[in-house]
Amino acid sequence: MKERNPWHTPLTIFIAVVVRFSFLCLNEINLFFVLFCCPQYGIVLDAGSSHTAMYIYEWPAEKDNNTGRVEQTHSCKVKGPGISSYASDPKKAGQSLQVCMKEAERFVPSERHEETPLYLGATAGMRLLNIENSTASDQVFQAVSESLQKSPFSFQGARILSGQEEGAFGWVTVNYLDDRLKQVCAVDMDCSGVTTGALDLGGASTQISFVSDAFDGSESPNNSVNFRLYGNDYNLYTHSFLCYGKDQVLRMALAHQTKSGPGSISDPCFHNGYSESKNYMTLYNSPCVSKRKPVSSPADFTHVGKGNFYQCQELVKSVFDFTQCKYTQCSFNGVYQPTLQGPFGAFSAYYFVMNFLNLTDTSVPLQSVKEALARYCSTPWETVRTLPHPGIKLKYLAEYCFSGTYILTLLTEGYNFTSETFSKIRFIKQVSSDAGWTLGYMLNLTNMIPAEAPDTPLLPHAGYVSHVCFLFVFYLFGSLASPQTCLLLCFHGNLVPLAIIFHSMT
Ligand SMILES: Nc1ccn([C@@H]2O[C@H](COP(=O)(O)OP(=O)(O)O)[C@@H](O)[C@H]2O)c(=O)n1
Ligand SMILES: [Ca+2]
Repeated sequence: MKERNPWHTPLTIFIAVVVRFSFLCLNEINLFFVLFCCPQYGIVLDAGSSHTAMYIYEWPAEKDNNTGRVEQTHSCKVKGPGISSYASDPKKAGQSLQVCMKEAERFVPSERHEETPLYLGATAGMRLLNIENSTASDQVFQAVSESLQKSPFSFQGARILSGQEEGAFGWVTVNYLDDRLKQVCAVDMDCSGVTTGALDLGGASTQISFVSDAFDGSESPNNSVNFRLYGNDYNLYTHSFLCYGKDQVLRMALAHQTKSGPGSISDPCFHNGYSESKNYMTLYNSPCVSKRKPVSSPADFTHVGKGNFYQCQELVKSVFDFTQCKYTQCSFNGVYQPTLQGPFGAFSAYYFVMNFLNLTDTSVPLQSVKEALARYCSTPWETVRTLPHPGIKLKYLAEYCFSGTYILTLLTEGYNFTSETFSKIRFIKQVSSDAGWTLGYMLNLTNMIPAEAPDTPLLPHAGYVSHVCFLFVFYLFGSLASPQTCLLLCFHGNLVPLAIIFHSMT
């Protein structure tokens, strides 16, 4: 006679079914929470030389975040100038951030405030202030830190980013947004060719960062940053040129024209008919030009425009030093630069200026771009001034001819882009999130990009939805067949799709 299995009692079967069902329920709930519930947040303040901007990022609760991307959900432009402009009244720098911080309190759910990290990174404006007057720079940081500590978020500190960090995090952002980092490469295969270079133009500094086969860091270790992201090694070339942001270069170009201390200059980079009185003290009040201040000059000079792109290009070239290079090849000012490689994303002022000038289409030949800019520069100031340009201040309107000329000169003469490689540049503002260093900075500080590639990604949202639909149809047909089948399916039917989920999670 067949012996009876002692475990097959009604009680043990009941307990087994309850335990199994509980596990399945927990798993479903966990999956639901990971995918839909309780997103996490991070806030980064970009304290640039011209202004401060706040960015709020959001991502699914799962720490490794293999289910989805970090997305920018809100941004806020701080009213007033950059924090470095408050050197004589640091408290105001802190106060200026308050409106955006209040906005952040509304955009991040209150139950998440305490655990939301808040970072402030300052760039070239504060780098310059720190060179000029480190006490004032410390006081500004003190004031902004005190102000941010008052917010309900988890304030993680305010600091100056090095130029290298600014360049490298800009590169991480661009490649994260382009989905270039997650590509799984075969062993020994070089995946570096598939990344996008980053070109960032600020008001006080400019950064160039890219991966090149010709660069291993040995020739110029200061320009080398190594990353291991998602299992791939990257040896990044990056350089930040302090004083080569467009606002400081404008000062340098003006300083070049006013070195003898004249009462008036005729500037090819400004439109014909433009005429403004400017102050010598204000112009030379920056470490980028202060040493060149003329010994004797009147208090003011008249800045007159003559609108000539080609002469402007010659003038802009004078801010670069091409005479020295101790390496095999250089960009300018004796800075090593390997051969350009890959597509490039150009953002911040590159985008704002080229977008204003309607010159973001790089499939247009470089020569035609120059001709279009030459036509714009020769447009009389009266015409430019009276055309409708909603929201653009006259001061900025007057500078686009100069800024466009600087951008083309920097790219072609400075970085050696040719008519062919120019077409590989994309002028970008946003790819779901704004292009800039802030996203890369936060991804790094929150350890959001793992060094090693995750085995298999969790079920994405679409996967979860199809899983739920599958179960629904499964139960519906089961119920139609018979109540017994329904019961059976309720306990056992979802083992099939759950097995698939388990498989994808482990
Ligand atoms: N809508 C806008 C916003 C900024 N900008 C310019 O973009 C640059 C941004 O520089 P930034 O404040 O980030 O300065 P850095 O600290 O990065 O050098 C400034 O020159 C602004 O004038 C612009 O041209 N149009
Ligand atoms: Ca910037």
